[in-house]
Parts: sequence; structure tokens; C-alpha cells
Amino acid sequence: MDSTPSTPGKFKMEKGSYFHRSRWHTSLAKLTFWSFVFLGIMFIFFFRTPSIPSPSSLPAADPSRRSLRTYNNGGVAWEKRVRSSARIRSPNGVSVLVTGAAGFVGTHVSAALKRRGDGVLGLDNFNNYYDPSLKRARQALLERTGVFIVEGDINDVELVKKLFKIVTFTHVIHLAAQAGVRYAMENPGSYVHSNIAGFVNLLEVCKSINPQPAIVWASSSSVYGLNTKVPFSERDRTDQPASLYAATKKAGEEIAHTYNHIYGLSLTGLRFFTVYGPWGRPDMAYFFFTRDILKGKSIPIFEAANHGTVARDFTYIDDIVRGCLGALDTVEKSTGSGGKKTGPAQLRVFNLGNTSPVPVSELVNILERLLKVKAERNIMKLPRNGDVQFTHANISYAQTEFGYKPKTDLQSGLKKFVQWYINYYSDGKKANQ
Ligand SMILES: O=C(O)[C@H]1O[C@H](OP(=O)(O)OP(=O)(O)OC[C@H]2O[C@@H](n3ccc(=O)[nH]c3=O)[C@H](O)[C@@H]2O)[C@H](O)[C@@H](O)[C@@H]1O
Repeated sequence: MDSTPSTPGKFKMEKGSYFHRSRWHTSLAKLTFWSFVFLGIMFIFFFRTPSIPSPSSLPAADPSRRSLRTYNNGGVAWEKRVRSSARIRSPNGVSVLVTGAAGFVGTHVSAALKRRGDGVLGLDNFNNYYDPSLKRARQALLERTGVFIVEGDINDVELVKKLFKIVTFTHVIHLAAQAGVRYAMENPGSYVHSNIAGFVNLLEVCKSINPQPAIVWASSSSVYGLNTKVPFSERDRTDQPASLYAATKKAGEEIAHTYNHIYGLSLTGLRFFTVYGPWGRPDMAYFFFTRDILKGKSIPIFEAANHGTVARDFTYIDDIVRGCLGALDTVEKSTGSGGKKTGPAQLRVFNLGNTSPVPVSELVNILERLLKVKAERNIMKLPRNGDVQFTHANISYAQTEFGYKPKTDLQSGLKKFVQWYINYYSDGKKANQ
């Protein structure tokens, strides 16, 4: 297993000094020392012995605190765990591999699939782009529902092949990606590694599997780039990305076209519009604004030239999950066999937004009301590092195809986020990002 995160992280762990060093001069101290050594060996032995805990047998305590059992990728117990997680439990269920399952959207989608009886197996490299303890807490949450996340990278072709050997996945929901618009200037390589190379590697495996799975994957509203026609429709131009992140997502859409054309893979891309909510990503504005407002730190609020409004079509996570499931439920089968196309296959791209853009300044107003704290606003010129001035989704295509209809306005969605945030971080966890 490749245990090295594919994304050189920006998250720095704070090192706490939990142990106080002392010298021992008495035999009592020696006895205590050797007792600890013995207990330590027993502890290691216990955690290296694989077994399959049933979700109901796990304590209902705070999931992030429970030590998670890790498995080497391989071995009888690991394979059993993989199979059990991917087992379909409802008559019309499907079997889904979810990449990026410890991510924000991945966690919610995996839980929703599992709830309705689908077989779900997660795959995630747990990189440290943002606080990995949040990813571990999401993993623990999924474990309680019976979803196992294999720890590995989509670039590890042998591992992905192995998963397909163990389970006949009917579908893949591919959400593993290097996210974030502005970070692309700091670490461009990580975007190429995950969003381009990783996607190609995954498709390479999918195209040669028999039967081929259908794939639903995360594109981004950022592909509209400098497009000024609003609301953004899937037919609008997407050839002017404003960030490398957007360019890699656009490249993903073109790569999807190629694999659909040559190999008959059924591919559905979802252009997510600034998704927010509980268990969200700490690198996103609504998340770190909340943290910094509570800390009394000033927050940078971008505005365009001539005091122009910067706005986003913020979309609540539950609406996005419904969109993902709708897309999944309307996919057609891939048509390839033995790596060869036998007929034309489905190729789709949908906007999943809220159709109601809100200025960033209004986002801050809402947070102030919910947190009952005045924000210290630092109004800044929109930096030239990839941000676009506004986004606004036309969702009529998704509405027609699978009845997509967002239900959550920003005020109600942020209320749920703030409740989660306060609850999650009141527990002694540090909101460092
Ligand atoms: O929908 C999308 O396509 C994208 O949405 C977000 O990207 P973004 O909309 O830029 O989300 P944030 O980084 O949370 O920014 C939200 C708004 O706050 C503004 N902002 C951000 C940061 C900051 O310090 N100040 C500030 O005013 C941004 O300009 C933007 O208008 C995600 O980070 C991307 O991964 C995703 O693909």
C-alpha cells in the first residue's frame, strides 16, 4: 500500500507534549516501566490482529475519538471487510465504489447510498491538504453505518484492480480530487496528480473490467471560468478556465469524452456549485470565516473592481447528495466489453447548483447572526489567483432528467452547519484548518 499522501499537505499538526519525562531510580519505577512495555506489546498485538467488528457492536461514543482499526490492503480479513461493505442489502440495490469517501461530499453520498441498501465501498488516500483528523472522524462515522474505506490512492492501479477483482461494482462515484481554487497556485502538481493522472488511471481500470461499471464523477462550476452569460447552462462555453483547478476539471470532462468514445464507458459529470454544510471542508470560505469570526480574527472579504459584488451559488450538501443519487439512478450501462466498445454509451454533464447566488458579504451577515458575533471585515480586491466574480447555475437539465430540485436556502443550510461546527469543535478539537 502506498501510504504517502499524494498531495503534499499544507496542514501542520500541532505537536502536544502529552508525556512528561521522568527518571526512574527505584525498582518500583522499573517495575512500572516494564509493565507499560508489556501492555504496549499487548496493545500492538491486539491492533494487528484483524477481525470484523459489526457496526452495531461498536460503541456509540464520539466516532472521532474511537481508534480506527486499520487493515493492510490484502489478506483474508481485509477482503472480507471489502466484500461485506460492498454487499447489496436491498432488492434493487447497486454496488458502488466511492472514491474520496472520507471527503466532504464522499462521506455524505456514501452514507446515503448505504442507508437505502446499496453496497458501498470507499477509497481514500487521507492526504493532509486539510486537517486529516476531520477525515478520520468522517471515516469513523461511516464505519458505524457499515461503510469500509480502503486507504489508498486512485493512482495505485494494482489496488483499484484488486478491488474490482473482489467486488463486481456496477457503479463508481468518483469524488476523489484535489479541490480548492486558490491552492492550485501553491501546489499545481497535486491537481495534475489527482484530477488528471488519477482520473485516467481509474478510467483505465474501469474500461478493462468486465462488465464495465457506469461512472458518475465530480466536475466543478469553476469550468465556466470567465463565462459571463448567466445563469450558467451546460451548453455555455467552458474554454476559459480562470484557475489550474478549473482547467484540470475541464480536462476531466474532455477525458471523459474520450473514454466514452473509445471504450463505451457510461460517464456522467456533475458540476458542483460551492457545496457547503456539516462535515464540510475547512479550506472553504464559509468554514474558515466561521472559525475566524469566533476567534475574533479578521476575515478577508473579496470584492471585484469598482466595489463589484462577488457572489456564489452556494449549494447545500443534502441537495447535492440528492443530485448525485439522481444522476446515479438514471445512468445507462457502459457498453464496452474486453476493453472494446460495442455501441454508443451515455455521456452527460449536469449543473448541480442552487440557482440563487448570494454575495459573499451576505454570507458573512448570516454567519454573524447565527454566531451572534460581529465579524471583523477586511474588504480586499479579488486576488488574481483563480477566483471568478460570480457563479449561478441553470439546473433545468438535471431537473428534467432526474427531478433535481434544491430545497435549502443559504440561511437554513448555514444554520445546520453552524450547529454542527459548534458541536464538533466544542469537544476540545482544534479548528486549525
Ligand atoms: O463550486 C465550485 O466549483 C468550487 O467551489 C469552491 O470554490 P469557491 O466557490 O471558490 O469556494 P470558497 O473558496 O469557499 O469561496 C467562496 C467565496 O468566498 C470568496 N472568498 C474566499 C476566500 C476569502 O478569503 N475571501 C473571500 O471573499 C471567494 O471569492 C468566493 O466568492 C470549492 O473550493 C471548489 O473545490 C469547488 O469546485
